[in-house]
Amino acid sequence: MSTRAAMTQDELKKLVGYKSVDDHVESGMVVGLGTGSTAYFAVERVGQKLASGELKNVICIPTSERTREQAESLKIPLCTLNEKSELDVAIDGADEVDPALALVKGGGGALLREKMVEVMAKKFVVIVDESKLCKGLGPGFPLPVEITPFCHMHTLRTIAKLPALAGCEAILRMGSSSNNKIDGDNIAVTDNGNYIVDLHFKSPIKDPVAAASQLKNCVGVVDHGLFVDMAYQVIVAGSDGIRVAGTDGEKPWW
Ligand SMILES: O=C(CO)[C@H](O)[C@H](O)COP(=O)(O)O
Repeated sequence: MSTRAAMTQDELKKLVGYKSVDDHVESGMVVGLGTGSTAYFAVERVGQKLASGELKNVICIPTSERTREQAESLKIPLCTLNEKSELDVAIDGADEVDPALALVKGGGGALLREKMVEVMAKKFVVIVDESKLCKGLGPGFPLPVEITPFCHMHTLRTIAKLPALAGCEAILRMGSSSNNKIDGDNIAVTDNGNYIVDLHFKSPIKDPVAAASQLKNCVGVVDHGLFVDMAYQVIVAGSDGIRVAGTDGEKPWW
């Protein structure tokens, strides 16, 4: 019989957040800092290690205004992709992870900056608790799509008709359902001044690569929350402890 008390979801998030930094961040690195309640702990750990002197000369690129504020409060040196385009590592959470390590991201509305930063990292390390693991992307968490405010309802309808997204229900994100800012009509507004459409699926997206490509080709879409072929490693915390999938880790087991 296990004597270990069950950990809360926050404790699991802290475990993977801290491990990602302990395993992957070294002095002198350029580091992408993700957004969300799991990435929060990775940012906290970077701040702790810089303050104690265990890490030196680390410069970080935040993926949202929220993360920038947290990092600044911890005195973490920051820059943008304008100053440094090559990152040693980026660390972020995810909303869903499938066995091919494809992700749904953007629950917090930061998907555009996350993708811009994370695609430039030599290693993109994903940190999740086991509730995020899924057999197929889609039904467990709505897929966010960032769109321009101009004629947003037209873009929403166009997205809902894309063949690779057949059967989805497209819902414009309102202010109360995210951490984003809110405009006069109560619509959620991203850090980039755009809107978000959340795509709700009853069954898994059959071909995430086709879905990603069709979304990207849709005029009015800025970017989407499908992160395919980007994760180097996924660090998972669950009732059995921490397991690592991907490069330098196990084959995905879920
Ligand atoms: O993509 C994201 C924000 O845009 C987050 O990484 C994702 O929503 C997971 O967040 P959390 O760790 O709070 O569950």
